[in-house]
Amino acid sequence: MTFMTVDSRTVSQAGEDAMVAAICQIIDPHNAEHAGLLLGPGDDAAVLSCTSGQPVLTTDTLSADQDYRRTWWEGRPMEEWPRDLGTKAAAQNLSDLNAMGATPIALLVSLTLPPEFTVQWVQDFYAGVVRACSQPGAMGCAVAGGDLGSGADMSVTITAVGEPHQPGRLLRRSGARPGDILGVCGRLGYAAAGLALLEQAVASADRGAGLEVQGAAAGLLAECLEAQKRPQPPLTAGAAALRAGATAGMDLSDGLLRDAGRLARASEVKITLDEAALNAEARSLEPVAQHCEGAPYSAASDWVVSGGEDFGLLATFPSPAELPEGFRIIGHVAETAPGESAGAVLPGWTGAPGWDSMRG
Ligand SMILES: Nc1ncnc2c1ncn2[C@@H]1O[C@H](COP(=O)(O)OP(=O)(O)OP(=O)(O)O)[C@@H](O)[C@H]1O
Ligand SMILES: Cc1ncc(C[n+]2csc(CCOP(=O)(O)O)c2C)c(N)n1
Ligand SMILES: [Mg+2]
Repeated sequence: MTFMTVDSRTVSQAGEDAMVAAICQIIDPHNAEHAGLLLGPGDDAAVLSCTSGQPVLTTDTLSADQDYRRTWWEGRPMEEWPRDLGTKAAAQNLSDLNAMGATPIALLVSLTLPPEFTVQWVQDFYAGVVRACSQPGAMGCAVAGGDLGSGADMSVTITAVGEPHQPGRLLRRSGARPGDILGVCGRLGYAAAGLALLEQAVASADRGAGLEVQGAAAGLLAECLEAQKRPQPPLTAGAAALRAGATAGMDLSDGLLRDAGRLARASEVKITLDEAALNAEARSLEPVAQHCEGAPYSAASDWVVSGGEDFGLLATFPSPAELPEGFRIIGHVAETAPGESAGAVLPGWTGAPGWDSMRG
């Protein structure tokens, strides 16, 4: 057994070449199992074997105070913050490939780091990336390379490359047809509930102390915190949806109502979300809402309908259809009435539709 020693040099003391070597210590053992990675870190670019000839590409960034706050990990073991960030940065990209019906092959990781960050921080971050690539649905995903830079604020950008599970068949936003049913796989509202808990803890005088909950709600609160800090998208759901004949799909990053509206507009249809189904989902989060001081009684519904970052899979299926395991019905698709615009509605809903990355 080998023991890794803690490397407390700062990244500026270590320098770029030593940093790449430190990163490779973490990712090489993981990459060794990936035959699709013909050439990994060390050259000017990586080389992948892409047998379908149809690479699928996506990219996403995490920024401080937009996507997370350093203070959320105050009082936690030191490695948790970088490890969780690595997992979240990778997961949000893997989720987009899943939503296309693609299997991930490789990630490129670009890090801008303040000079005082330690080598250990970076290694823990990559351990988090590797953790996300060790989940069912992502096990074929290597870490092919990236870029390192220094800057006043930390920022993480990951680019993911995948291949369609079935060459020529992708899960697009544009294929939903009138008469289809709308299904979802993965939790709804948990990440937003976690965000509310974390933001409440930041605002309170005793920071994280309010999160040390005992009793019946403890497990649920812990799940919500995890959903926000280190999400685990259902990465086998895209392939399952395609196998079941899904007509359209996308992942849920900006809130159910906003994202369903995008799918509806791309498909030129009307999607009606099922109030009773979503109320039932909201009820399961009420113990968390009760834990959020000053939260309006409707907070749990807000999380379910418009909370983002759940990274579940939304998909439409011809009716009647047997939904794949893990999916449940939350709405239906219809033609737009004459003069009506395509979009998604939730009858009676007057709250926000979701998150806008340009407005917050
Ligand atoms: N800066 C950009 N230049 C070109 N295309 C972009 C740019 N930003 C977004 N797009 C494209 O717009 C589409 C929607 O982007 P968006 O980031 O909302 O998708 P997403 O990755 O599913 O969302 P999220 O970032 O919430 O995960 C994608 O096809 C994306 O490639
Ligand atoms: C500090 C802090 N404030 C707010 C949020 C919520 N949030 C950030 S990005 C996003 C949607 C996806 O974004 P994008 O489309 O840019 O990928 C949501 C709901 C957070 N996680 N942390
Ligand atoms: Mg997406």
